[in-house]
Amino acid sequence: MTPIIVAQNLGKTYRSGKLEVNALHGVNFAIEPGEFVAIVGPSGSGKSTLFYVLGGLTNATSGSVTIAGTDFAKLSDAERTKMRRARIGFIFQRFNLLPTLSALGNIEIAHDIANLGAETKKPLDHELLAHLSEKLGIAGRLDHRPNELSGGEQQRVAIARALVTRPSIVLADEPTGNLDTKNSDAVLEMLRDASRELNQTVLMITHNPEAAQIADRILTMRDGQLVREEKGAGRALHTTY
Ligand SMILES: Nc1ncnc2c1ncn2[C@@H]1O[C@H](COP(=O)(O)OP(=O)(O)OP(=O)(O)O)[C@@H](O)[C@H]1O
Repeated sequence: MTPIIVAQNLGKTYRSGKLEVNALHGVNFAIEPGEFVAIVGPSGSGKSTLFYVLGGLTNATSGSVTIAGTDFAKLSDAERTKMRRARIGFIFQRFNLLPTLSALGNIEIAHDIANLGAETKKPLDHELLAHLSEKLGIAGRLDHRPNELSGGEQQRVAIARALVTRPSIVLADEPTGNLDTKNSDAVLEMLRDASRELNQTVLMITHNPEAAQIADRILTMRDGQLVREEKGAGRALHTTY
């Protein structure tokens, strides 16, 4: 199978004045379509930086990212934006919901933006939205604005927003960070179903080793490098939360 995401000798250095931080260096991996991969590692090990580089939200300093056979570096900014909109669903640590729109409005606008990058325009899949909202426990909250929702509810709206466009790649940064066990389970199951049933490729960053076990494969980062690769259990283990 041709991998959908390939990182080759990936490096990212942040520079501010004379200070340099090598947030990523020499990172190599390939992810198959439909695979669910968890990335774990201590704070500051480069997980979020990897998320931003893989999503084309920031440029690598060295090496390459190839998404569905296309090297990011060979695309113009406009082409990269188009590819990101059409292919990638983001779940950010800080939700990034628009404050003036309701939860539903936030979901609808994400769908409209994804359509801007798509070859063929698709209507919003109301059936999928109803299913996601029900499973995430936000069905009754869709007409609320973000400031009327709890942090956990905002997180779940952001997850519905990312999944409703059925992106071929889902990048999730700490998607269960603000959730209790019940809601965390629902989110993990949903990501697993996205990968198993809909063949979406899921890359999830998490601090939680038990949550990471839901994945097919777990990559561990330390000091900007991948230091370990292991198989996940395919289910979350909830022994410590
Ligand atoms: N915009 C930035 N400018 C300068 N240094 C940065 C920037 N963003 C991250 N860093 C540094 O790069 C390194 C990797 O940070 P990153 O946020 O990728 O780690 P992380 O593993 O996601 O951490 P956490 O688990 O705490 O979110 C850290 O040393 C961090 O201080």
